[in-house]
Amino acid sequence: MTSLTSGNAYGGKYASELIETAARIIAPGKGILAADESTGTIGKRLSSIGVPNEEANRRTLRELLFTSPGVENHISGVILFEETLYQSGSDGKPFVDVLKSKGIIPGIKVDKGVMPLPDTDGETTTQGLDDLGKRCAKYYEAGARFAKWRAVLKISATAPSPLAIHENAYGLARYASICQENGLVPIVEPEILTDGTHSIEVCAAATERVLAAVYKALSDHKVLLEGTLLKPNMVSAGIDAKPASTQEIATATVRALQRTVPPAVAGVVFLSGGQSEEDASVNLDAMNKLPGRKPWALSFSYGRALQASALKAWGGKPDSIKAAQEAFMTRAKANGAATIGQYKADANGRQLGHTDSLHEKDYKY
Ligand SMILES: O=P(O)(O)OC[C@H]1O[C@](O)(COP(=O)(O)O)[C@@H](O)[C@@H]1O
Repeated sequence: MTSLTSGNAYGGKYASELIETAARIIAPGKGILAADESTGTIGKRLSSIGVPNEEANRRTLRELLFTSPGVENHISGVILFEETLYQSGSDGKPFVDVLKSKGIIPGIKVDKGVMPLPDTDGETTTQGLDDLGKRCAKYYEAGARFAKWRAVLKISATAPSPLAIHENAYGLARYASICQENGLVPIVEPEILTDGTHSIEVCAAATERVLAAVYKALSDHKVLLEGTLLKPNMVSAGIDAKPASTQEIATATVRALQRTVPPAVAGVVFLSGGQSEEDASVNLDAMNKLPGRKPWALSFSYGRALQASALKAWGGKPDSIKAAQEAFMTRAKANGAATIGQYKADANGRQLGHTDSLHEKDYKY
């Protein structure tokens, strides 16, 4: 029988392990907590609750999330920032061990932020390829088993331009190839920002063009798709346009994936992209309820939509850690249910999560 790893794809020493890791991450009922905010981004989150951006506070926030009772029932993987990968909790136990002891897979953000592409309408490319192989080997050694690289695209009269699409697709593909050579499952994240007044149809067309380019590039780089995850935006209207309905978002998003993402890809783990906590759960749930061909798992890799209520409930106060953990678990449970199309509002039809938008203008870094 032909092995899964033959053909045009990476078939090196980590091939089977990559496939197994990806399958564990997309286990039904579970998804990813994106806790990989870079120091600047976490600083914005902390300042929103009046807490200084100091290592001790970053650690307390991450520790409360990772040690929430029952977290392993809904979270299969956590993306860490480098500082957190090598950090220990207040009891001296390394965070990597805390996660592994619960059966949660540690992951690592490996990109180094974005740089402008000259002579474009504010478009960008992502940096970090130069020493990536060495860093991936080091992160594998430290216990990471998957990685994340975020490419940022935008919609305007001229964007996403062919240059930005090409540059970001090949950057993602090169990153994915280097990760696989070093045993890390690459999360491929081509995020199209929601800024703008565009319609959902315009976003659908842009998303399809970007994803098609990404999968061409991944094929050119011989990436083993079974050992990858895609982290896309949901297809929606621009933040300053009339909002699309849940049904429209679910239908347009699944259609864009059907048209561009090969069935070999292990799973799709959406970013929340500034949606409210409730919208992020409801939209994911609607996609999983949608009839039709969906050969990949549809799950989540949320940052803001898993942490916003928890952050508010914590407010930097030691006495509020339990309340923060409960708030986090409410979202984790809701999104876990949404991965199998079983998210329900409460018995009175009330929505359970915050409905405030978490949008930040021009969310690059
Ligand atoms: O700007 P940073 O610090 O890289 O953070 C980007 C964030 O965006 C994400 O890719 C997606 O987060 P959201 O779900 O909040 O959109 C996270 O993994 C990451 O923390």
